Amino acid sequence: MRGLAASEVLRRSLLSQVWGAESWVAVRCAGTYKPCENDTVSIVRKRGLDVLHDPIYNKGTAFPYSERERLGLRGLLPVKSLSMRMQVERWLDEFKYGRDYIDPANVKDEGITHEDCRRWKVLQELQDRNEQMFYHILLDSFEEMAPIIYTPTVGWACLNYHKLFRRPRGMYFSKLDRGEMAAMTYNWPSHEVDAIVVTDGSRILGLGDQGLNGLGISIGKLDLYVAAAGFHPRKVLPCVVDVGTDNVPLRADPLYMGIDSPRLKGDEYYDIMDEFVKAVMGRWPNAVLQFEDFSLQHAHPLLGRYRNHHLVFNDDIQGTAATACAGVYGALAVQGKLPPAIAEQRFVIVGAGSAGMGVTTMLSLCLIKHGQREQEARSQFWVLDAKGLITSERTDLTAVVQPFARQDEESSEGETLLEVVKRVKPTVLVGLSGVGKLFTQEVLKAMGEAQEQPIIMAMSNPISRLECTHASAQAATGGRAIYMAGSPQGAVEQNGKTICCSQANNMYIFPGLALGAHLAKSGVVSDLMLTAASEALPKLIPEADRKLGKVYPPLANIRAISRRVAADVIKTAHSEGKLHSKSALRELLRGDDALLDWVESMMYKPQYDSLIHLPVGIME
Ligand SMILES: NC(=O)C1=CN([C@@H]2O[C@H](COP(=O)(O)OP(=O)(O)OC[C@H]3O[C@@H](n4cnc5c(N)ncnc54)[C@H](O)[C@@H]3O)[C@@H](O)[C@H]2O)C=CC1
Ligand SMILES: CC(=O)C(=O)O
Ligand SMILES: [Mg+2]
Repeated sequence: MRGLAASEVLRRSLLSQVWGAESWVAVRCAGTYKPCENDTVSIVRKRGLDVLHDPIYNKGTAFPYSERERLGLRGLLPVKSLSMRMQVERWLDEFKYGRDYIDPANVKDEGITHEDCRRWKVLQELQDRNEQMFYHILLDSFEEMAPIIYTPTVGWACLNYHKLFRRPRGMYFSKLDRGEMAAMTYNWPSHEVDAIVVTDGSRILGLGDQGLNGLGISIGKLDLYVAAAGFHPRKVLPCVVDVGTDNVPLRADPLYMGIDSPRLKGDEYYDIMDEFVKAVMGRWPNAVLQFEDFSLQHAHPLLGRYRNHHLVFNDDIQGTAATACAGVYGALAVQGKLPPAIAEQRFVIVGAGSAGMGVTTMLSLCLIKHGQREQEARSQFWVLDAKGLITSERTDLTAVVQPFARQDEESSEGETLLEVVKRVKPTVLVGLSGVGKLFTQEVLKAMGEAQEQPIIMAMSNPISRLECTHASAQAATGGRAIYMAGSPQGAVEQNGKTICCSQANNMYIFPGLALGAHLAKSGVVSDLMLTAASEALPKLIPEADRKLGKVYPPLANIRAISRRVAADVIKTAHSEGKLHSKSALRELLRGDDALLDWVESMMYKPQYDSLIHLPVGIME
């Protein structure tokens, strides 16, 4: 490449990525060549993903429906069929302008830079080309890579999925597939799927309704399943169920590839979700199914619908709850306190949604476990939503929120966060509102005045939605806060001292939890399994890290963390009579080390195996 300008190198690399696709021909002959569709026939002896991965035959999103049916492509592409003209325009946008669709005014806030986007594209290209190498790099440099494939950069990837789209990944189900979903699962080439992450795109991180674009979060989560917990990349399946979107500007974008209609509601919505769950669990009965980023309206009802008889969990409700409890125990340890001290804490929870109420409910169970009575435990929580403090004056509370509505005389309906913090003097402040900068300097100062070491958990994602940054929390509290954030934040220098922080993200829990439940063949994911996952984390924090104020174990050890979580989940399954794997039982009976070794041995390791060609007709 010597002698070529950087822009020319980029152009050539982009051209090579679409080499063979018809859009390449159109670009090369711009102005003279009019791609003429459907007047010639090509014989193709491939089907499904093999067609999509063959640059001679691949048309990306341009396959018409009839062809999708003929070639077994249904479910392997977003529902909307784009013209080649649209594809070319999308591609030229990057070719000519190198666009990454970052709003320059927002770059600093969002914490995502042009460099992050470039890195995301480089990693994406590698994942499409060589998964062993992709996961090898991810695992080797987990702390560096996770913010690119996961939050915060994955938020940007979802916002722009329709513009960044190059190659499909995972399965796309839609309301147009009613009655066909079970058959469609057979278009997926793998008979073995161990983990599925599904979203309907209705609440992607704190970024709201992103429709079909939400598939990006299923992909990011499963990248972590593989890197963090050793699921095999061939046996994970990202899914989106496209039931429309209420994001009107997104629908109006000609490049948007999802269904152009408002979201389905009511029975029609649940019928489609039922069909989806039945289809994927029917085809892959050993898979664990994770619900991701469903809006408040559907998150709890869906979990309740399936959790007692399917191997499912909701990451935002349950994974986040286990993560937050572990964070509180970790913070108490930093304060030099033992776990029972949790029973003395006062919690202000900002955000009464899926995540906020999941956290509130599980924390209250921790208090009960450490000696509080149910009513007493509940009285140690003050929960706020967009309308302020929630009290029993409200008449529209769901069964999940109702037990935590304040009934005491001191509390008044709709009190602001600042008023509540000043009055209650909480020891722990948790943000799961999806609203950035909600913890103002005044709120943080009040926390610092009330507590020697206030525990501040700004757990919303991505970075623009953090309730406060690490720097602002330390500035307002004179560097005394024990701070955690949903998306990564750096250390802060104050008065010549380096103050560390931790990332309170459910990635500490969901990979190991899913692995444990899958290996145990437990059939369901129980509350006790979540408790076990949560309690596993604080024990893994090295003493030196604790002294630095860290409340979670180092992310660089993510495989060891997931292994411990998985082993403890398996043990809990055993104690609950839900351990249905004979191998897991055998190892468990041999002791903890044997169980840990066995879990490790079941984890995929990214490496180059010797490949053997097996001619068709010869059995494995
Ligand atoms: N760190 C982590 O591991 C996780 C973080 N999250 C983040 O938590 C946030 C919320 O997620 P969900 O609970 O699923 O959303 P949700 O939509 O179910 O709930 C949001 C809640 O915040 C409340 N809210 C909105 N504006 C508010 C305001 N100004 N003041 C107080 N409350 C306000 C709403 O009334 C609602 O109760 C998102 O940003 C998400 O990315 C979610 C799951 C895991
Ligand atoms: C981390 C996560 O699951 C969320 O922000 O929704
Ligand atoms: Mg989520």
